[in-house]
Amino acid sequence: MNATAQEILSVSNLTRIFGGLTAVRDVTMTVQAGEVVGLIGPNGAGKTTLFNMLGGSLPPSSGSIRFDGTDCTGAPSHVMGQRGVSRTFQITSLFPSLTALDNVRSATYRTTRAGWGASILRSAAYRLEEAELRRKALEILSFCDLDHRADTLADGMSYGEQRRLEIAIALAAEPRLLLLDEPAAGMNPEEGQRLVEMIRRIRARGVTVLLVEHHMRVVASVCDRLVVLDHGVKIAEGPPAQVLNDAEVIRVYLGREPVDA
Ligand SMILES: Nc1ncnc2c1ncn2[C@@H]1O[C@H](COP(=O)(O)OP(=O)(O)OP(=O)(O)O)[C@@H](O)[C@H]1O
Repeated sequence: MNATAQEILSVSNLTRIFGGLTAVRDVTMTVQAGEVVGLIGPNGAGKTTLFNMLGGSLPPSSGSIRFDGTDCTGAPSHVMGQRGVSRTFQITSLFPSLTALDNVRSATYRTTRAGWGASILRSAAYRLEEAELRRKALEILSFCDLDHRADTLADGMSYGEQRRLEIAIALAAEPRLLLLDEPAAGMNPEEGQRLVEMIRRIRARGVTVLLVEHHMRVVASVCDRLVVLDHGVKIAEGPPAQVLNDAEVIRVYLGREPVDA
């Protein structure tokens, strides 16, 4: 098997400087197609900054990002989205007064073919496509265990459901790489377990996943591999069992916060 052919994301010497602070320093890492990779590290380690660069919302100061063999360094988020990278955010980005179904449908529009003209005329092609988008949005809601909430307003849903809805919206863009920013934040253990099962199903669907997460139970049970940042520098990388027992990793976590949450 050719390892390079399997590489979906390749980050080389990525650096981001804010004024006098180097938030991400010379990070080199790869993600193979089909993997679930966890990006961990104490508060302020540079995880979100790295994610922002990967998702296209923050240009790197130096270094490069290749996605699926194409150089994407500095490409804006809509271009990353078109290339197949979708992300969720730490802070919820839902439309609170739209139903779960309409939240997902708003994201599926990016994949439509009928143009504006067809939508204004409400042509047969447009109506067919509308029906297809609705079917697809319902399928994604069902995939995320939210089909029973299709007609519920987003702000009437529980916190765990809202987080799953955000993932549903990201999936609606049909990504090949999904970036999840602290998907388990604020979840209780039952919701966390549900999330783990959902991430496994996302991988089985053929989507590669990179997640930033503080909940070590979630990270250890769902990730194939972990990358650890501290002060913007990659300090460890490998399977969860190995990384979570690494003396340096334990030291940076124990120095600032508990490893498990
Ligand atoms: N826009 C910005 N301007 C200046 N400094 C920033 C900016 N964004 C992040 N930083 C700084 O960069 C460093 C890394 O922050 P970042 O948010 O990437 O860390 P993190 O690992 O995601 O932390 P957390 O786990 O708390 O979310 C921090 O010192 C932070 O204060």
